[in-house]
Amino acid sequence: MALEFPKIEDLHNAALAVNLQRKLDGKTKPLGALGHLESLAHQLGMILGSETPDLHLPQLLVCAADHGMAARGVSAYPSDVTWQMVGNFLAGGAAVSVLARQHSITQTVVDCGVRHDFPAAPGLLNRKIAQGTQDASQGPAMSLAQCEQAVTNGMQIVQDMPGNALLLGEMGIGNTSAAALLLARLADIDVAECAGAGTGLNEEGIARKTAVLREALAANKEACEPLPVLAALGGFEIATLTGAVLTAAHQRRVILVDGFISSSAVMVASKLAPFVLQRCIFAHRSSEQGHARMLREMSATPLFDLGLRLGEGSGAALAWPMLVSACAILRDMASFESAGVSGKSE
Ligand SMILES: Cc1cc2ncn([C@H]3O[C@H](COP(=O)(O)O)[C@@H](O)[C@H]3O)c2cc1C
Ligand SMILES: O=C(O)c1cccnc1
Repeated sequence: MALEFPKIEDLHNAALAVNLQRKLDGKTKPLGALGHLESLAHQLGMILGSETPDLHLPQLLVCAADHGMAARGVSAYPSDVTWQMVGNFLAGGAAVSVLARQHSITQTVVDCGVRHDFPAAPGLLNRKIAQGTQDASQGPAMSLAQCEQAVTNGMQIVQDMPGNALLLGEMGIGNTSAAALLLARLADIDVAECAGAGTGLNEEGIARKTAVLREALAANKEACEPLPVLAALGGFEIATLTGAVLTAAHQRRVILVDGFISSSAVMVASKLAPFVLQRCIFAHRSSEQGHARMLREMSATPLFDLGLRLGEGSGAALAWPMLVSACAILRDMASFESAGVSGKSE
């Protein structure tokens, strides 16, 4: 049976848009003086359908999986790092775990297809489909059925999650290759513009990676539609995130996107349902070559650029307090009228 996607409506609401802007303009500050924080507050109000938006119980999904193509030397690190880092997330020692804890964000790690089996643990969901994908340079990374299962898993995980905000994170050695392939095929860009250093390849390594990616595109020539492309060139963690994004958008959650890889899941979801992008806030521009191009493909402006190139959801967790602040400004800041402050004289 074909996969059914949740309905994602246009958030368009002219009255709310006008009221939010009027409210922001009436706050005790020179017009527009809070810069991008004002557009962020406006977007949060539109997503949550409120002039007094309030974020609660933020949920970070760290979707993890391995990539068959990693055996071709497309990463500077070995595949074993994927399962070892899952252990690190669960122990609370990874960068994103530290940041999530600092901001009271609930971290859930999802084993979507890691080449290692984990004992049951708090904060770990087992949604393993296989012990990693097949090598995409030889043919499809996943079957369409496996890909649909991964998307369905992501939809189901988000369905009953508490809170009204989803932060996207991932772990999977080789997954900057998968994200680059998705960008190359879905945006029709030369893969040399999409492939970057990932975990730290040098120039020679990037050239080798690019050559392998060209093989993957040639081995999967027939995949053009978003879901078959995701199956052929993506990964279990990216497919699970794609499903998570679709359900989060359907439920009007705020979706806080991290770097190159989590953006690739959003890109796939937006090709399936364009209004997804209305609910997405892009935390940052990763220094991974290809992310700027991917953001452009989605007409997305990120909140900041700190030269991050980690993934895991680290940039999303860093951006979280800015979203909380934007809501607080809209809710709690005095207006010229309420505070008795004089407005602009000319
Ligand atoms: C120790 C370590 C921790 C990480 N945390 C995230 N990534 C990041 O690096 C990987 C993608 O880069 P590539 O495509 O070059 O393999 C992903 O796992 C991503 O989450 C890590 C990578 C390493 C080595
Ligand atoms: O931007 C990212 O998500 C990223 C970049 C490099 C390595 N891992 C992740």
